[in-house]
Amino acid sequence: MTLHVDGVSYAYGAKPALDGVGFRAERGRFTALLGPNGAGKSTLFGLLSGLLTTRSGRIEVAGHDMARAPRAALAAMGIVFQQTTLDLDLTVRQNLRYFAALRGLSGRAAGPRIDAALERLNMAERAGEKVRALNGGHRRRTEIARALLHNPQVLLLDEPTVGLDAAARRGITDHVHDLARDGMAVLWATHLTDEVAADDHLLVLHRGRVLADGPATDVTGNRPLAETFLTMTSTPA
Ligand SMILES: Nc1ncnc2c1ncn2[C@@H]1O[C@H](COP(=O)(O)OP(=O)(O)OP(=O)(O)O)[C@@H](O)[C@H]1O
Repeated sequence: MTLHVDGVSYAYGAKPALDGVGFRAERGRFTALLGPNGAGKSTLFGLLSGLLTTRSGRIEVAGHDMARAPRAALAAMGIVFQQTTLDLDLTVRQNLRYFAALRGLSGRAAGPRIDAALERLNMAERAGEKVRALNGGHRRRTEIARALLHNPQVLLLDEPTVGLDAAARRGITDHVHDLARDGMAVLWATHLTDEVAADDHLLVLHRGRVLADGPATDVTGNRPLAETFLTMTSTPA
């Protein structure tokens, strides 16, 4: 079960933001979508999450066409946006409970799912704490746990480590790699080359186009990724 994107284009008025973007994010794989500022990552996430729509191209999630069956497509996805959307005055558990209700999960069904999701992100001990009292890394973990509640097959994360220190960044990156190892299709947008592991699948997006698509080691050859990325994105697309 995967995310398929084919020939997707999008423009803000006359200004193109995505130009014929196509790729696959497969089950059990961590797919890193690496692009500098303005590459089109947020626009792509807007289309994948149904906030934006386009007539050019096709997005399919776990076999459901985003244009024809958006509810089924969205139900198969967990999404972590760049900006946090937690209620700071609720506890971790209350935030998850609220979201579970929005997703149509009854209290009885939600409880075990919440416990499992918090456990998975090493957040079980903090379930009763107010989000306001958590550091940035733990807030992010809470958001990722929340995105897993409805057992999605595809997990999308838009620059989820923005504003975190190095240790928290590493923790979150490692946790999400584990989720991919456990069988999820993960699409992780970033502009930071050190978040990409050698065995990740790598997409390089620049000026709305996919410039590279393959195992990270194939894309970089023997060179450091940071160097490859700078070379690719410093020349006009
Ligand atoms: N609402 C908008 N109206 C007009 N142009 C926009 C709008 N949102 C984004 N753009 C433009 O579309 C292009 C892609 O932007 P997008 O935000 O998708 O890139 P990004 O890779 O997410 O960048 P960042 O890392 O800075 O968020 C950029 O040239 C940007 O200026």
